[in-house]
Amino acid sequence: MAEEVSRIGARSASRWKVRWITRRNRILGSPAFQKWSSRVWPMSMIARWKARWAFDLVAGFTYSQTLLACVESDLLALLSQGPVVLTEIAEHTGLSDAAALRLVRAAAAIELAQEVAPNQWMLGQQGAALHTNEGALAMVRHNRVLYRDLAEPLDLLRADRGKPTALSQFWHYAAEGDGEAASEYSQLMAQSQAMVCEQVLAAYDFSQHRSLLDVGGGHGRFAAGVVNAHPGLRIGILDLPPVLDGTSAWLGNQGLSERISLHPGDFFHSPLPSEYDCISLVRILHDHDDDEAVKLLTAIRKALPPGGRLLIAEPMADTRGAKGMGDAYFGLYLWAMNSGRPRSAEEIMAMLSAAGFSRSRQVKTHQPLVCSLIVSFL
Ligand SMILES: CC(C)=CCC/C(C)=C/CC/C(C)=C/C=C/C(C)=C/C=C/C=C(C)/C=C/C=C(C)/C=C/C=C(C)/C=C/CC(C)(C)O
Ligand SMILES: C[S@@+](CC[C@H](N)C(=O)[O-])C[C@H]1O[C@@H](n2cnc3c(N)ncnc32)[C@H](O)[C@@H]1O
Repeated sequence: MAEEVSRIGARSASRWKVRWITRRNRILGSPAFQKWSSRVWPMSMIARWKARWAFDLVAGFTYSQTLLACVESDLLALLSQGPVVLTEIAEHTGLSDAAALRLVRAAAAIELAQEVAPNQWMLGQQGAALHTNEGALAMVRHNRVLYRDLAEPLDLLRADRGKPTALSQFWHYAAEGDGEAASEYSQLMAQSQAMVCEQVLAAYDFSQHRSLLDVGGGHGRFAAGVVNAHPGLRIGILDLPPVLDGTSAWLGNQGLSERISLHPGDFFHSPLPSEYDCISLVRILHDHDDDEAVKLLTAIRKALPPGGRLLIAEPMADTRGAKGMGDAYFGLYLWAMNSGRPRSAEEIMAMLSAAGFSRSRQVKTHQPLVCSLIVSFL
């Protein structure tokens, strides 16, 4: 952590900027200005939008928990068969009629459900998009571990980093080699991998390579996605031995054992295989503090042959249109996990340069909220 803080450079903001922001904030905080602007068009439109956003910040947890209740009770699946009536909802969710009505109305208010006629319920627009997204649904369930730690956010931030948290225990058991825990977390990662893989495949042409090593490749969903799209590519996965036990079983079920090689190992303590001309790090770098991250990038640079490339795919901080995803969601998630931080593309590219890569560039993805992509050259 110390290295993260020591990397922050200090530069004075210009005096006009500080003066302007001070004045702006004084105006925005003034009850008289808020009252005036809410009555005068077009300020009233901005005022309503800002007020709604402020309310969402205050109430966000109730929205998340409404979603969790819809997912856990299988309400979204029921609504997808709709229209359904309240008694069906109550029966399906195991709730009383009154509780089921409270839940479905809450869901309708945040577009998870929709009342299409009196007492006729279907999926709403957000419900429709989420209901088919297995990865997002897995994360909705998993977030309860994070929310346990965030129930007292200042306690979490004040505690020494390294003190066990619900989330750090979840990851720790897996990393320590407990096969069952490794399997639980690898499955969570596997469930949410499809949306990441789709983004990377759409953004990057793997056919320019002969081989790909997916470092920290977990249960192999990314490797399988790439090999299915590019059958000529020779593919390997490197991960911890207990994780690769699950990978081997899954690849066997998919008939992919012959096409994907497994390299059991610890990427911090054993040299990486050097027979691949492309290496990928998918949702790996942000898990590690700065010194470790540079160490891993350096090890990869050494393993790549001349002309080799490194791909880094993960959600990044400072993403336009999705800033909350970076420093708010993943910032606190990785704090609770006791390791790593979300980094902006610029910060990652600076690290790549420190690790000896000659140049890097960001490649656009369709949904940067799911992942951004950096390609780095030796
Ligand atoms: C037809 C009509 C009415 C209008 C058309 C308007 C229109 C164009 C609508 C768009 C419809 C559309 C295509 C919607 C698409 C929606 C999508 C793609 C939604 C995707 C949502 C994705 C979500 C919510 C993803 C959430 C992911 C999370 C929370 C991931 C968490 C990951 C974690 C915690 C990873 C941990 C790993 C670690 C430890 C950090 O390494
Ligand atoms: C967040 S998961 C990402 C998995 C996969 N790339 C994905 O996106 O679904 C991190 C992966 O890195 C692996 N990992 C963590 N530390 C490792 C280490 N020291 N050596 C090798 N693999 C490691 C974990 O076992 C896990 O599979």
